[in-house]
Amino acid sequence: MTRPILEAQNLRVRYPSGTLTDRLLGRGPRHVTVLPDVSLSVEAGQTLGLIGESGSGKTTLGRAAIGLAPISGGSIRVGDATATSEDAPEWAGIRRRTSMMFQDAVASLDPRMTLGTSVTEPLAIAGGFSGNRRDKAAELLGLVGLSPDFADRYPHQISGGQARRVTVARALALEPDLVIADEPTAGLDLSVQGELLNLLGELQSRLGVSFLFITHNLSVARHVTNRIAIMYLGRIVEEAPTETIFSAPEHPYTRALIGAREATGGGGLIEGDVPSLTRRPEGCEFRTRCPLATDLCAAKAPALREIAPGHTASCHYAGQPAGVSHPEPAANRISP
Ligand SMILES: Nc1ncnc2c1ncn2[C@@H]1O[C@H](COP(=O)(O)OP(=O)(O)OP(=O)(O)O)[C@@H](O)[C@H]1O
Repeated sequence: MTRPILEAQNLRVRYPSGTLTDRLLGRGPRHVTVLPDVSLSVEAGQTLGLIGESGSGKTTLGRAAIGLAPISGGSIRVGDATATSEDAPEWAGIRRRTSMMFQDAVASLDPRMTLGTSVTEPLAIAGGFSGNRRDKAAELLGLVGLSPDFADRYPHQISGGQARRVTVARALALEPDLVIADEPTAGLDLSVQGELLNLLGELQSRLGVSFLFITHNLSVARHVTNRIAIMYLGRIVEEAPTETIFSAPEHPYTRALIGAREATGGGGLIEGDVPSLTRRPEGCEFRTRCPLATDLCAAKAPALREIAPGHTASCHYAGQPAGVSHPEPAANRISP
């Protein structure tokens, strides 16, 4: 297999916590660690889905991959460039090969700029483009199925689905190897969602671009991803080929997400409250919501381990042969 296009290794991201006064007076924790220790990779020409509930750290990981989050440990490698801190000089090289589609497509387009100017802006910022910018705008818009006359329109003159296509065109302007797509279908009608997902698939076949596809919606992820990584409280708790995630999920959190999807048809909610990032449960961090949690889960954090080739999970009971009965769940599982 070729080398992955993106590799995060033991990545740690934390933000200052509380107000400035709290920090000056030493009240409460000084930092909130959003990503304690994440390792993940995206293979060239493939799509990795990053799934988890709101607040699990998906966007933070996407932003960290292009140097837009405070990295306090570990590394990000894209191609031959490896960055180990937010101000590393390697980000320039990484950003040339990587682009990000931010969550709110319409808001990410400058309302005062024509769409033609917006889609070609990355070329102007990067410098070195000597071609005709109008022709390039028409080419990029054509790539996403929009006619050249869209180049003269403004963001308020187009629909949500068209705005999403424009952000795809803009993300492809510098011919990146990797696109980080943060909830690209959020807020779109189902039919428009389908069109956009098909477009991303076609572009991948034509251009060989890789995607880190961030979503809380498992149904959407099932359509477009080769592999899925499930994130809980900023940690990857399970990762496997997409079909395995649906046919043989091993982590109780993945199973709960799939159950919620079946109940609601998309990104349904699962039972229980997400613990605070500043008061993580001892032992397994999912145990406060896990119907199968035992005393072992309270006593010891499970390591993320390979339970089958290409399939990892962090649950003490993952990967047990069929027929092995589960120990009695602990009665007090809800108290962290
Ligand atoms: N700049 C910041 N300063 C402090 N905390 C932050 C900052 N950005 C994110 N966080 C916190 O990090 C945690 C993870 O947020 P993040 O946006 O990465 O999650 P997410 O899984 O992408 O959620 P969503 O699906 O709602 O976008 C949240 O608790 C959030 O409040």
